[in-house]
Amino acid sequence: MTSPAVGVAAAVRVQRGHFTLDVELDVPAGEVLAVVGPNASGKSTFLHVLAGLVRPSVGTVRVGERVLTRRGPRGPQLDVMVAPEHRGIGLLGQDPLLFPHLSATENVAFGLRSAGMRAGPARERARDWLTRVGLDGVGDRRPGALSGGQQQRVAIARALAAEPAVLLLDEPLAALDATSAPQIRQLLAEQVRGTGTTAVVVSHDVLDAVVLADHVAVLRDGELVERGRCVDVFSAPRTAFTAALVGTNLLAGRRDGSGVHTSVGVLEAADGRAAADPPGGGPSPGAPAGRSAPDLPDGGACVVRFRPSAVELFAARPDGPNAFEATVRWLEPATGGVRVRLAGAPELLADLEPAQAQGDWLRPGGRVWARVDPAAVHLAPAP
Ligand SMILES: Nc1ncnc2c1ncn2[C@@H]1O[C@H](COP(=O)(O)OP(=O)(O)OP(=O)(O)O)[C@@H](O)[C@H]1O
Repeated sequence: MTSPAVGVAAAVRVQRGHFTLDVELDVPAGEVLAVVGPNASGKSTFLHVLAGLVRPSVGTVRVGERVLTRRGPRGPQLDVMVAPEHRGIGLLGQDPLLFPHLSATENVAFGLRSAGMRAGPARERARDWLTRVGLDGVGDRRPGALSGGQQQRVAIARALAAEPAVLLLDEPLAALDATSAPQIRQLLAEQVRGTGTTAVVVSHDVLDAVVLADHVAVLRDGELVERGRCVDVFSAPRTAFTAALVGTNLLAGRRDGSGVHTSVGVLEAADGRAAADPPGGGPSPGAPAGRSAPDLPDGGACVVRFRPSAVELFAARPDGPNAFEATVRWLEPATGGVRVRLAGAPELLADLEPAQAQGDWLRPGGRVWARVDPAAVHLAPAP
């Protein structure tokens, strides 16, 4: 990109019928934020507020120093609502939305022409961009003669050729098949990073966040429930949604002197190693079972996290702490073994080696005993 990257700062409240979105988020210049969350949590609404397609009830959207949206509360400053086409914001969704009667090159050049570039330079830049996205030689083809993945490459070229200050990606890979999606994800990551474009990506796929984003924000019912660098949030999730996204177990708990009370019983967290996690990291070595954590008081709500590989399953009650009875929902393949889903709210996961999963004691609908190694039980304050 030719101009220096700028950051995005948004603090908005949006009322849509009974739904309220209330978030404050920023994205540093040149970095990528992934917004994830369950259905109807407000992800698209947030993106549309940034794009200028939805007007907040109150709040501000800034890109760099420029105010794009400003609404109440009533004060001396006038409301601002810059039209979507004048925001310098690009939008790439799951549908490439190409003009069917224009060639790939003309589709990419169209946006540049609309922004005032002369025909010759616009076509030249369009050709360069088609090369960058791996479409050398197909510039003369119309969208109907391109595969879905190729069409999305054209859409990426069109979005980035315009050098947007901010790029919004709304489920950009959702419509692609299993072969194209990883290639396009990689291409997007390379091009967004290569151009230093500030971006916000909404996705249901954790891989999109991991590959594309530096930061992740988790929305639930219109509120921000987790926020941080991807590496921190995904390694120590604090909400059921994020835990399910990354495939780890998470239970709500309440801690007292006897242990942590959860839906599967009272769980023990071993000395030291199961101490409350410091913000953004693993357990604090050497700290006594969470007691040193100032934000995890006795009687306080907490979340209990353990990896599926820390759960053992038995046909009969095993010795030792942290054993509980559960019903097998189903078995599925997992890397190097078998993943067992245990019924419950939330569902728990156990990863077994193939030899441990032999025998008819382990079948869907059957009752089994589970045991979690206390050393693998991590506690964190409830979000
Ligand atoms: N135009 C609208 N008018 C009224 N309510 C709306 C409108 N658009 C969305 N909503 C409501 O706002 C809430 C948030 O919707 P939004 O599409 O932002 O969620 P989302 O997290 O993007 O969901 P999904 O993952 O299903 O796409 C929902 O309850 C939805 O019904």
